[in-house]
Amino acid sequence: MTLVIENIRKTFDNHVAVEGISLKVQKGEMFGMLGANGAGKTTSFRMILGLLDPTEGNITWDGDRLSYKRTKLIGYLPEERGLFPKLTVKDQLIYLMKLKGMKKPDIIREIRQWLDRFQVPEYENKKIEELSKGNQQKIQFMAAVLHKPEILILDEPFSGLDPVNSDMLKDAVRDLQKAGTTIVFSSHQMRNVEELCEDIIMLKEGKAVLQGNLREIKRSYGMKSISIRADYELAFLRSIPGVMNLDVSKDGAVVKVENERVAEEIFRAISEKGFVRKFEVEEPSLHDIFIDKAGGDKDE
Ligand SMILES: Nc1ncnc2c1ncn2[C@@H]1O[C@H](COP(=O)(O)OP(=O)(O)OP(=O)(O)O)[C@@H](O)[C@H]1O
Repeated sequence: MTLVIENIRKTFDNHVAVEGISLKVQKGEMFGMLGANGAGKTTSFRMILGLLDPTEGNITWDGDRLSYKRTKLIGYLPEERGLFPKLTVKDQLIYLMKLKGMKKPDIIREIRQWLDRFQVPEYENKKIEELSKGNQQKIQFMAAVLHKPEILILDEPFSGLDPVNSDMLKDAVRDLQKAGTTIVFSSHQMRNVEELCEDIIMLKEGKAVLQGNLREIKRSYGMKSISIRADYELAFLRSIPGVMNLDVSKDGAVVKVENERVAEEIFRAISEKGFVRKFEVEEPSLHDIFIDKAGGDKDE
């Protein structure tokens, strides 16, 4: 089974929010959607969910059109969390899961299992408004997964979570993936994407600026990051053409360069100056790639 998105486009009046995005996500895959604010992630998610009709293009799951009628298939953690503050956790989840076609005893069993897993069994009868934001997010996550959807769409699932809760959620997401759930998530936190995803798409102003296997993207990306330690001043590196960024600290310097040739030139330049204690060329982090590709106003 595959989620297939073919050349989708969405315009609001004259504004193009999503322009010609195509991607395939295989069953059991965890797929990352990245992009700056306003890049078109949420709009794409809404189209996958059938909450918005694409202006052009198709979205299918296992060959069939995805529409709002098939939402039992889909679990969704929206970016703008939407729980009723006055309801108890249990009543809120019973209400939402009944809409997904679940029976009450099954819902209660699942609620208890997930609350145990998230180490908050005492929340069952607490009102949503009594919970901290991070804990409300756990409940919102439960609302996305309790009915065991085949496709799970998570819009910024880790935002606002402390490291412990973030790890807990990551483990839960990984376990759902192992059990065969197809997961698409967006995040501004590049570390999380690097940890969880094999394939990504990076959007800028509605268009894909980078797409594919994350490891291959990093390997083939021209830009490199070099850590240098030497016994002399390294600020002169800044004037070498192809040096994008130089960060000098007491431990040495980290230089971002456009490509490996510039790295070689730097190596020659500092070798001539004297003894080099450390010279290590690394692939760029996803953070560096994001800033380079999707961050600024640079023309593609
Ligand atoms: N209902 C709407 N009517 C008009 N414009 C919209 C609507 N929804 C989204 N847009 C516009 O479409 C573009 C993409 O927005 P979208 O919410 O998809 O971005 P995003 O990548 O999810 O951003 P963020 O990271 O800030 O959540 C933006 O320019 C936004 O203003």
